[in-house]
Amino acid sequence: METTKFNEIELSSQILRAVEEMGFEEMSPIQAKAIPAILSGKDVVGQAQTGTGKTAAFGIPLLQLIDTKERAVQALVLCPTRELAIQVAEEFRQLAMFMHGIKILPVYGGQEISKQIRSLKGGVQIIIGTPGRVMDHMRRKTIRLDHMKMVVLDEADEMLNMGFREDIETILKGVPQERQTILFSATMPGPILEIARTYQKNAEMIRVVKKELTVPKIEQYYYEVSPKNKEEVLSRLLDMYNPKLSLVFCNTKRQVDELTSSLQGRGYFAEGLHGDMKQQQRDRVMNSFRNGKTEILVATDVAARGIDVDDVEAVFNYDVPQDDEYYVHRIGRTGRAGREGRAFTLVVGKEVFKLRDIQRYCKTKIKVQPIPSINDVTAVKADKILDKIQNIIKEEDLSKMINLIDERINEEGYTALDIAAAFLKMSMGDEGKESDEKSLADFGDTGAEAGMVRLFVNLGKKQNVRPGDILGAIAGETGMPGKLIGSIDMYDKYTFVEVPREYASDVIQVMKMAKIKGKSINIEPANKK
Ligand SMILES: Nc1ncnc2c1ncn2[C@@H]1O[C@H](COP(=O)(O)OP(=O)(O)OP(=O)(O)O)[C@@H](O)[C@H]1O
Ligand SMILES: [Mg+2]
Repeated sequence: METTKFNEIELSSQILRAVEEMGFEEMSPIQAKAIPAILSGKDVVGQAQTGTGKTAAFGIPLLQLIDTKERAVQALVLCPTRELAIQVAEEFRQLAMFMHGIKILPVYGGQEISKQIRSLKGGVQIIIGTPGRVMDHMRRKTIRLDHMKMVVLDEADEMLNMGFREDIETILKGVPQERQTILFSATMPGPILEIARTYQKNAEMIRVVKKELTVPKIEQYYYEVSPKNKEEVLSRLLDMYNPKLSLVFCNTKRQVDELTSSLQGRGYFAEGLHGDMKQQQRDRVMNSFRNGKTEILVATDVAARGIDVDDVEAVFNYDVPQDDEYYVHRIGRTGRAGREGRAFTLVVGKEVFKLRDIQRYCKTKIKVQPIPSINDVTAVKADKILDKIQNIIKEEDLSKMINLIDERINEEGYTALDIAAAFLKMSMGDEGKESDEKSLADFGDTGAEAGMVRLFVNLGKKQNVRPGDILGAIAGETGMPGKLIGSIDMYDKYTFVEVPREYASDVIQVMKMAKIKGKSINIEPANKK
C-alpha cells in the first residue's frame, strides 16, 4: 500500500516534531489527501472511516495556516458535543506543542462563562466549541469573527442536521465571506451535501471510503434477546470477552441511569454519561473512563461521535440505534487507528428488521450469535486462569508450594485434583455462587415485580420470627436501604421476600452467615421451591 510520510508535505518543523513526538509515523489516507488541499486554501469535504485521523487531517493544516503574530481569532472548529470539543482542543494543543505564541481555547456550555471571557481576552487564535456557547459569545461580542479565515464543522452531518442547522447558519453568517469552510465526518448522507453546497465554494470532495462504512477490524455480532434478559446477556458478554474498556450505548437517559446502577450493583466499574448531567460530573466521568478507573461507560449518543479513547475494546448497543449513521459512529469508538475491536448489538423482536436496514446502509455483515450460557462464560474464565497457571508452572520454582500441598493431601485424604479445582473456583470469584446465579438467570417469571427477584426464606422451626426481623436483618447485613426491599410474604410453611435483582446474590451470600434471633437462617432463590 502506498504511504506518505509527514515530511513529504511542506509543514513547519514545529509541527513535524510534534507529529513525531505523538508517535505518528505516516499519514493516514485522509490526511495525505486533505492536508495539501486545505493548505492550498480550498474548501474541503472530507469523509473517512471512524478512527482514521480526521482530527489531525484538519488540525495540522489549520495550525500551519495560523498567523501567530496576529492575536485575533482566525479559526473556528465546531463540534456537536462538549466532550468532543475538549478532546479536539487537546489534540490541537499536542500538535501545537512546539509552536510559540499560539492560543487554542475550547468553549462549551456548562463551563463558567466569565472564565471563558477572561481567557478569550488574552488573545486566542483558534476556538474549538459547541455551537450554542459560541453563539452566546458572539452575542456578547466576546468572540469576534471578523478576522476568521477558516471554519471547520467536525461531524458535519450531525452539525447540519435539523437540530443544529439554525445555530450553524447564524454562526456562518457572522464569518467573513472569503473564509475557508471545511466539513468532516465518517458519514455524509446525500441531503447534507446539498446543504453543504450553500456554505462552501467549489469544495473539493475527498472521500476515503472503502466498500463498507464501518471499520473492517471491528467484528460485529448481534444477539436476539427478550427485554427482561438484556441485562443478564450484557453481563455474560462482559464476563466472557472481558474487554479492557467498554462503551455501552442506550437510547434514553433514563435507560443509561438504570443500567448504570444495575451494573454497579453487579459489581462492575460502570459510570453513566448523558446530557442531563452537570458538566462537572460529565468531566469527572469522562476522565475516569480515559484513565481506566471506569471500565464501562454507559452513555447516550452524546458519546457516539468522535470520542477517542484508547483501549475501548468493545462497544455494546444495549438498544438498537434509531439512525443508521449512529450505528457507524457508535461502534467506531472501538477499532481506532488500526486496532481491533468488537461490537455487540442486543436485538429485541422486530428490531431485527432495523438491524437489516443498518447492515444494508453500512454494507457490512453483522453476524447473529447464540447467547453464551453460564457454562460458556465459566469455561472462558477458567481457560484464561489456566493459561496463566500454565505459565507459572513453566517458569517458576514451585517446590515449596508442592510440599505444602503434599502435606495437606496426606493429612486430609483428598487429591491434588480436588485442590486444583477448589483453587480454580476461588480465583474465578465463583465460590458457592454458581448455583444461585444459574437459577437467578432463568428467573423473572415467578411473579416478582419488574427488576425484583423473589427469594425463599427458610426459617426452619423459628415460629417467633416476624417480617420486620427479616427485613431488618437483610438491610443490616447487606447495607441495602430498607426501602429497596419489596414485599415480604409469610405463609404457614413458606416465607418469601422480594429484593432488587442486583442485590439478590448478595442477600443469599450474606444471609448464609447471618443470624436472626440467635439462629442461622437460609435464603435461596424461590424457584427452587
Ligand atoms: N497518522 C497517524 N498515525 C497514527 N495515529 C494517528 C494518526 N493520525 C491520528 N492518529 C490517532 O488516531 C486516533 C483516531 O484519530 P481521530 O480521533 O482523529 O479519528 P477520526 O477519524 O476523527 O474518527 P471519528 O470519525 O470517530 O471522529 C487518535 O488517537 C489519533 O491520535
Ligand atoms: Mg473525529
